[in-house]
Amino acid sequence: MAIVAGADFGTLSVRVTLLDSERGRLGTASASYPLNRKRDDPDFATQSHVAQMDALVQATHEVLAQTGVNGADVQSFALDTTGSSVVPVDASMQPLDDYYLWCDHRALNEAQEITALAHERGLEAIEWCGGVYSHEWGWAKLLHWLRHNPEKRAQFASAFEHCDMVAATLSGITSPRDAKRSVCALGHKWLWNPKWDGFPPEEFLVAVDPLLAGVREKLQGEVLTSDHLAGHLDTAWAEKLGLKAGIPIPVGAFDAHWDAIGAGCREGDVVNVVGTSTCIIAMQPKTTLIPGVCGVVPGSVHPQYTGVEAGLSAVGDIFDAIAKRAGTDVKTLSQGLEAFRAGQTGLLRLSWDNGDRTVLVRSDLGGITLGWNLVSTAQDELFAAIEGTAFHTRIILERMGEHGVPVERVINGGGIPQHNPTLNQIYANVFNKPVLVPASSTTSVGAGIFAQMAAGSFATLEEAQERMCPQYKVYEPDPDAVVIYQQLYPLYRRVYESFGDRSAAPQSLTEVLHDLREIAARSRGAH
Ligand SMILES: Nc1ncnc2c1ncn2[C@@H]1O[C@H](COP(=O)(O)OP(=O)(O)O)[C@@H](O)[C@H]1O
Ligand SMILES: O=C(CO)[C@@H](O)[C@@H](O)COP(=O)(O)O
Repeated sequence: MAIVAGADFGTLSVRVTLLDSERGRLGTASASYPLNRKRDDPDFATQSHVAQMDALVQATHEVLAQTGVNGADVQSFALDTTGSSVVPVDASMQPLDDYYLWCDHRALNEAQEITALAHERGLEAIEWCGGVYSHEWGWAKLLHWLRHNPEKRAQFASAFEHCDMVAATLSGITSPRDAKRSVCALGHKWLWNPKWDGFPPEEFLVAVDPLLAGVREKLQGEVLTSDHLAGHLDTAWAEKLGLKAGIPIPVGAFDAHWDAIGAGCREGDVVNVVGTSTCIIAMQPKTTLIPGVCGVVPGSVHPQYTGVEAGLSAVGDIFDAIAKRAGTDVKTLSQGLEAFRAGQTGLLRLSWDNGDRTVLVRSDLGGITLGWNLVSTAQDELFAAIEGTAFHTRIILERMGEHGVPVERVINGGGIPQHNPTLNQIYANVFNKPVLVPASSTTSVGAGIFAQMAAGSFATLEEAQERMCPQYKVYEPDPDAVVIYQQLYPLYRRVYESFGDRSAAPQSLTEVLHDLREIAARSRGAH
């Protein structure tokens, strides 16, 4: 029997769960940290390393107190985080700035430059991330930072994804070269693949911008899947956390990837990890590349499979914004939604409020709501937004299916499906497929499973999932709603393509949202 700890750093809080190899989840505690946003720059989103680590300490103490577990009995600690959330560091691993959080979108120009040059030079890596390098990812963010912080460049020694920085910090690592790096993080967000010797070649990076000269070298280190260790808990951190020094810390990964494992993801499953954003995660036995789908990475979700990641850049964030504008919160505004009928609002809501992550990969798009009338309410908009995220998810699932990813079971993982049954039912109706939802919370269970593997409690990940993951509640499609959604989906697709897809609709509305955004930015004097 082993008790382990798993931590999941989300956008606004960290959740720490204790898991027993026999009894499963013992308890979870969370602590929040501020997300720095700027009203005059919607692309800005940063977070402090110190605030995150303080929250980790607080949540760990709280879960120990709540469960009555003695910290000395915890046998390993595994941690996942958002990504690409990037921090530049100096030679002793001290942050030179706050994290550029995953939802920081300032690096659009940098991403476009990388994409254009990658196609011009035939860089194979670009095909592995769906053909477009995203403004949400590491190289773009780091280049943006280097361009905008000339006074700190001399101290710049390396940069880290959040999951690698946390593991290195807790392991007491003080030199960037000694820190282990995650295949999941680097593979999905940094064009890293052993097939072409890791990162893109130096000549390519320098051609993007001479500021990247030597950076490839500064990012070197051992890159590993999460069945390897990043280190062991350092004495000082063990004291702060109330845990035993020396316990193993496996190499970390992105939240959604481990959430998928915690939701029971197997070959043939697609897991929608629905939270602040949605990450759509699958595993392939063999590797096939998928246009517009932002990542195919051997070893990323499950060390023995190829992980696939796609997603929506905003989901819960959109629900939040709708509720806030109406002077309430999502929970309150959701009350009564279960009585709404499919399509009854007459609204078609495109979930581009934070751009499109998949399949268009355009951060310059904005949310659209069509069909307003004089009696439309905020609750109507919320219902239509949930339908909109379901339609967008269907576009992505179809794209994955067309390119060899089996979509045999659809699982709704992440935080929102646990609180919003209406969303699960709408997803089942829009997909015309049963949707499986874990019957109890899977918060940081994925991290707990990797911690159990590091503690040696199970021979295989599947065995650990069998023991640790909850059963499912199944949402069956409702035939009447399916009929309505089969009519609405083609409308959604038409609007999606007309406003978003430059290749499918060159003469249409694809630049309207881009121009709107440019004019607004000029008017605010931003950028
Ligand atoms: N009942 C609800 N219905 C829909 N969305 C909700 C509900 N409760 C919370 N949310 C949204 O869930 C999001 C947080 O999701 P969660 O999975 O808990 O965290 P994270 O995405 O940071 O890992 C927030 O955007 C919040 O507005
Ligand atoms: O993009 C990824 C992972 O690749 C996520 O970390 C990011 O969408 C944030 O996830 P959450 O919505 O906070 O769960």
